[in-house]
Amino acid sequence: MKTVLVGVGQAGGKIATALSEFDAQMGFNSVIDAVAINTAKTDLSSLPIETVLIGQSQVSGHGVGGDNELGAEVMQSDIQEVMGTLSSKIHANAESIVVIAGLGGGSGSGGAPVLVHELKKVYDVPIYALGVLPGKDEGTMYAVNAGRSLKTLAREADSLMLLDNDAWKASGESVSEGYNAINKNIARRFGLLFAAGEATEGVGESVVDTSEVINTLRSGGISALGYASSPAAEDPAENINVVMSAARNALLTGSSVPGATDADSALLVIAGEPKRISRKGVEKARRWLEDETGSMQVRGGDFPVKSDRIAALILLGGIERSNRVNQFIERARQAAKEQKEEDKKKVDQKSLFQNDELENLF
Ligand SMILES: Nc1nc2c(ncn2[C@@H]2O[C@H](COP(=O)(O)OP(=O)(O)OP(=O)(O)O)[C@@H](O)[C@H]2O)c(=O)[nH]1
Repeated sequence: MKTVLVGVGQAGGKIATALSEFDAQMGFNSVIDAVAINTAKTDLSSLPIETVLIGQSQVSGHGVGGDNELGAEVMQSDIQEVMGTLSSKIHANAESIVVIAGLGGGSGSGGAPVLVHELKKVYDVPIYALGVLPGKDEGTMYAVNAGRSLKTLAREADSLMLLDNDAWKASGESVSEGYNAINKNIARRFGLLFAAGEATEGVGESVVDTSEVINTLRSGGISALGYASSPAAEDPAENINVVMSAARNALLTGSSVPGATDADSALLVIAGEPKRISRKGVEKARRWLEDETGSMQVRGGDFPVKSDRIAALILLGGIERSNRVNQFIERARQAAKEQKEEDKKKVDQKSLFQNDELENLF
């Protein structure tokens, strides 16, 4: 899927960079170009991709400090400049545009939904969002921001590909220590998804096509991506369980939204050397995926790559009724309530000083 990446905010810019570097390193050529947009000048200066600084008149290049309403406002006021830069990158060969953002902050969380809305008005290709949910150890503000942004992005984008920041970090690392590792994991997994259908190592009837990715995401709403790999034998007859266990691990332990298995649609991509891939294993894994997701729309295909491993990539479309997403929405709702109570307390404390019963000294 030939894609233009647009990172908004700090996390968005870093992830867009990691994805375009992975794509170049692998020689996939599925990333056409990548652009980073932010309100913070210093976050942009270290990025090797084209950048656009927005909100200069409002925040003078210093970021919006987690205020996602302000993030949305500055994106809206500078939208002409942003769309102008993007129009020089989005050529006729683009098959999708992916807007990437951390949902817990201000610039990305607020700016990404506004940008997706504008892009949808202008372009016919699907506009996807790749949104990063804050980790559990991040504060109330992050959860509130992410809840509002998630809701709006799921409405505006053709699909919101969701990633929980706790999903792909190595154990023992705090979220901030692990950003680089997480970004590399995101780049590898989503990079493979974008490249599925761009496969160069041979074409056969079982090879996955870009249209399968687009059709799986067509149900809209929220989507998730799972990935896992296992060492494979040379003889495909020995790889029935290898394919099966890669698929199981991709869904049950390697998902970008852990615990989300109920879905409207699914795509199972098996990556590996064609001569090692067991057809029986693929059929078995597809049937298993139908049972696990409760979806009758399970697509599949191979992604031929030179490797002594077999990997499974599972894309789930329409996961919003799954428990994990509902749990997050509940947490965001609770956090919004706590934030309102906290704000009310501050107002009450301020009004103590305006109390007439307590006279000023002079
Ligand atoms: N995966 C990942 N998440 C990140 C990274 N940097 C920040 N985050 C997460 O993204 C959220 C914060 O978003 P940022 O992108 O830092 O904020 P911003 O959009 O630049 O907004 P402001 O800083 O408020 O202007 C938090 O939930 C962080 O955990 C990163 O490099 N990788």
